[in-house]
Amino acid sequence: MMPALTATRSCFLVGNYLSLRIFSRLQKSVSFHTSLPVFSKVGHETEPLMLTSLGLKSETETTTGNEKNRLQHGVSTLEFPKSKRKKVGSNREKLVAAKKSPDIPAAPFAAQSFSELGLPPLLVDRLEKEGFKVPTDVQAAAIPTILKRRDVVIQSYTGSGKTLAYLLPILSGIGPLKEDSSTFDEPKIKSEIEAVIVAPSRELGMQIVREVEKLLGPSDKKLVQQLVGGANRSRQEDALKKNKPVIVVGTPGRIAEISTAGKLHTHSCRYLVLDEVDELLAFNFREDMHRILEHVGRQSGTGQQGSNRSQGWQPERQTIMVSATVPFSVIRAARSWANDPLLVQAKSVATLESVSSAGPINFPGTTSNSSSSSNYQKLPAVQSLPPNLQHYFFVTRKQHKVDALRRCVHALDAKSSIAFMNHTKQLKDAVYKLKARGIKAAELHGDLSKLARSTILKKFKDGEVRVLLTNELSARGLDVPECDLVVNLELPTDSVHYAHRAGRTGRLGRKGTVVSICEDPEVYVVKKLQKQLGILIQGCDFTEGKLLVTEEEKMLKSVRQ
Ligand SMILES: Nc1ncnc2c1ncn2[C@@H]1O[C@H](COP(=O)(O)OP(=O)(O)OP(=O)(O)O)[C@@H](O)[C@H]1O
Repeated sequence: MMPALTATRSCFLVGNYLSLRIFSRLQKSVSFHTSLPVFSKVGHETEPLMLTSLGLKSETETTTGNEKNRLQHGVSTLEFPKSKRKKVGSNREKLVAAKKSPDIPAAPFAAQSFSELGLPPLLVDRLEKEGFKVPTDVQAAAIPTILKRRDVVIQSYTGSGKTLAYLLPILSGIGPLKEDSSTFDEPKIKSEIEAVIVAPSRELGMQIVREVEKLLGPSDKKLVQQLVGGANRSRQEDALKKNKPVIVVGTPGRIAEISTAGKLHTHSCRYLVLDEVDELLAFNFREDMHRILEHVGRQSGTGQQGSNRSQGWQPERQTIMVSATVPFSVIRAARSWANDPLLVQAKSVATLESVSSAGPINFPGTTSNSSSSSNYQKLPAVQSLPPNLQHYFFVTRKQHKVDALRRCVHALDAKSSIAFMNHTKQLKDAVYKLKARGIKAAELHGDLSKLARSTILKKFKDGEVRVLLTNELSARGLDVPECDLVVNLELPTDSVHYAHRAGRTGRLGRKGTVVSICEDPEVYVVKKLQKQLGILIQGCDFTEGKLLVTEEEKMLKSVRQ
């Protein structure tokens, strides 16, 4: 049973701006070609708004927060703050008691009930049956806002419940659970899709489908159709024809492909969700996303530019953009694709304009031109990482990394671990070595078939696989609540990738540990990540089956010997 922690009831002054939805403004806002630069090469234009630049707590403040977390982990305050480290002798090494606790110490639950948020009784009943009794903070903020038919950018840390934050208001408006479900036959006759949900990976797409199916129940689960790549396309097209779903969830390529073939009718679609929107802005999705944005929620479907734009765009389409990380490119995309969008976070709802009033913005690493960014001002503090994570790094030689992973899993007595690597070949070798040492390990990466991927994922979720070795494929969205350890066996490329990888553990307020296993010359990268993310990443060692916080100098000395 989930303990519902009571949080301060937030009051959101979200006016009804529907009357302000001026059609001409919409035409301007959706003019795709003027906004093409939002698609960017990975790691180039999509570089993040660095969290520190978004007003994240200073190092001192963060340390205070970590202090609290550490106490929960039984770690002495002697180890902090950083400035005091040198004064402490070798006896300062403290045992990290990685107690396994079934409780959820920092569950981000809001004070409201789901019914208070304006959801229809049928849907609230269904939620109760599925064990969802209290909304999380981000759900409490997002649901009423979306119900007011506002376009939104939802930003909240990984594992805070963003999926239901957008699914619930959508299911309030369409399908058998909606407010006035007696009119539900309508879409079946029209054979029109009413909601399109786009996700960057098959796994995430399928996970969202399962979430919708769960809410719809067994008799109506065919009202959601997955359109992910790697699966049989003609079977998906047949299912669209036969089942007449109201919601489709898929990857950009497959949705665009079936839409181009004229087998997907989305012109009067009411909702377009872009989950992991910053990833969807990557250059490789550009063409497919272009097609989706041009067609979903568009009345006239001739696909011509220019004249159609003036008559074809539906002001009713709601655009919902979601991610734990919101780089500048997402803000720009939201301004182009959505209609007067609001930024929804765990305890706040604000217009993008009002967000722009606190001082000049600084976006380190972005290549946005100065004219567009000069209008921007500082966003409020943004947290992408769950609050209850402990971050460590361990230095070793390359050839000892897999063994360090094994020792780490044992030291923390981790039941369910995800280890990230950047290259598939090394990943396979690592699985082989772990299995040889008696650890139930499996690999998950893009070279595997869709069936193999879902089989492995199922085994991992069922606890049959203890260590899942994977690459960036699994960094986003993957929800395995039991995952108690994330290991970077190879370091992520930047702080955004670190945040999404780390976010596979510590979900919905649970405790979690993140360990980066690196080589001596990579320690500066860890330091950089620590600074950019505003977190503390402590050096550690695995001795006598325990994780010990250790002095960095000592650790480096032992590696260099
Ligand atoms: N109100 C709730 N009560 C109980 N559990 C919930 C509630 N809302 C969501 N959950 C559960 O919390 C977990 C995390 O939710 P979800 O995957 O939506 O997080 P997220 O914010 O989208 O994370 P990510 O950024 O990693 O995609 C899921 O297992 C989900 O079923």
